[in-house]
Amino acid sequence: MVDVVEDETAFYSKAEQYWQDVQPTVDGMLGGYGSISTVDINSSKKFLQKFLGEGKGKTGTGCALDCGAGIGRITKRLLLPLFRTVDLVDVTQEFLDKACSYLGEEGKRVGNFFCCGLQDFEPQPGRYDVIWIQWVIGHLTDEHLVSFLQRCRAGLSPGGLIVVKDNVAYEGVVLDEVDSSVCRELPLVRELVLRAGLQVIREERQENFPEEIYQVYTLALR
Ligand SMILES: C[S@@+](CC[C@H](N)C(=O)[O-])C[C@H]1O[C@@H](n2cnc3c(N)ncnc32)[C@H](O)[C@@H]1O
Repeated sequence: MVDVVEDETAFYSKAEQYWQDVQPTVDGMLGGYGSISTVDINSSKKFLQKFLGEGKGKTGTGCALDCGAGIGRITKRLLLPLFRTVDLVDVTQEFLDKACSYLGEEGKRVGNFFCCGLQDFEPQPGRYDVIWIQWVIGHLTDEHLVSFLQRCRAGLSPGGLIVVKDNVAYEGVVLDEVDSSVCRELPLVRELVLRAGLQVIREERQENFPEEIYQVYTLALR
């Protein structure tokens, strides 16, 4: 990764610029693959429900955080139906503005809209049952990803869970010059998770996505 991102400041500012020019729609969030949203959400729901409930080792349903939330695609169809309150964080203000109307009536249960880069964001300690991080880790450098995951760990309530769902490279680290992101191989993602003091407690490969896109993995961390 060190070799791939040469200028950290430019890496972040180019990404911000890229997202400012993207339409605030589901298709925009998914790079033109809006049609995979339902398959994605349904698999995520199955994955997450394995952990939710009451009792020892179970994850509560009080408050969730959607990281790199965009217009709230995941908040609307996955998190608001399962959690009492959801907070959103994203670096693009226009997407968060759109979320207010996109989420509709249920959006009244959003606690906070935070406009902030994840590299600078500090989740409130102990607040969250679930911290969902999807299709955004590639916008963070290795060091920032590790420190962000550490802050997320501190943001969990007892029994809380972090979920990372993202593209995975077949080998090494692949730079995308267009949106200024990286795609990491799975062993590297696991290594960064461990460096953050977290463990992978479940890992699944997403099925039924188009063949031409990256493989996508969902990792539950504690
Ligand atoms: C591919 S979209 C995914 C949106 C959402 N997670 C979803 O799956 O529908 C990436 C999102 O990450 C946001 N983003 C990019 N860089 C970021 C950063 N450094 N910190 C926080 N959000 C960022 C973009 O504004 C955009 O909303």
